[in-house]
Amino acid sequence: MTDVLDLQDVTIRRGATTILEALSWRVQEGERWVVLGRNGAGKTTLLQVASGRMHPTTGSATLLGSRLGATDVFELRPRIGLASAALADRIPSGETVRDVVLTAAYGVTGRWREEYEGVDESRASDLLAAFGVSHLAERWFGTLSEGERKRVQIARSLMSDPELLLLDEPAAGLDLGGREELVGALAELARDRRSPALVLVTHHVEEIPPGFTHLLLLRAGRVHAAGPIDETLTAENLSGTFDVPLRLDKVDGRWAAHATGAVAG
Ligand SMILES: Nc1ncnc2c1ncn2[C@@H]1O[C@H](COP(=O)(O)OP(=O)(O)OP(=O)(O)O)[C@@H](O)[C@H]1O
Repeated sequence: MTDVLDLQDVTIRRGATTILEALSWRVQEGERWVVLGRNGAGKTTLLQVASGRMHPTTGSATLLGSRLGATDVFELRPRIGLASAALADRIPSGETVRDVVLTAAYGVTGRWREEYEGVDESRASDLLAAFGVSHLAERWFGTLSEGERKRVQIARSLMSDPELLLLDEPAAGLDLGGREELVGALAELARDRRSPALVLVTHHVEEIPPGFTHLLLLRAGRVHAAGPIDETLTAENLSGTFDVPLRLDKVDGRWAAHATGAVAG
């Protein structure tokens, strides 16, 4: 299998702060990774490196076979999908949902002079349908609910047919029904062999969709544990990552965690 992402000894420093430290991580074609870690552990920073938006201070980052620093990131970026709250904030609220997805074919927001081809139009329609938001195609992005926005963002991040898709907390801010719909859509994406390699950053094991294969636990900018999810997602590893004694359960392919010291009632 081919490496989609290969980080070797990556350290990111900003002033006196070390955000990521000697981090090594490989993602291969077909893998579906979950990244978990406390607030401030470095998850978003890791996605910045993995998407070619941040260069390591030291160490090497090879994305889709091209080493950062020795490649044109503007050619690389369209091959890596990224959906994050920060990117969503840049989408003009007066843009139609169809155009939000369509413009991703050119890595821009705001429809302006681009000539779209029929093939792009039909791909955008297919993606809107796949994420259950076809009926919103002509609505302004700014008028959508949080759950609808998240699904449109993921559709957008798939528009350029990326080889790697990075999702930064896609379920944040969703109610229970919205979260479950999103988890279902991501489980379907994970199952589809045509899907790109996936990396999902989340805060909650309850949000891990069935079909995700690997787990990276990040603690204070370092890898606490990484590997196949069934071996790596243990109560001990999770407790060590979050510094809380946790009990972990798995029911019907889904995980749940709670503190062992919690008192009911
Ligand atoms: N430019 C910077 N200068 C100094 N510190 C920074 C800078 N950017 C990020 N940090 C710090 O690095 C740490 C990791 O940030 P990051 O956003 O990657 O964490 P995270 O795991 O995504 O957190 P959260 O779960 O809260 O979203 C945080 O403590 C943050 O304050």
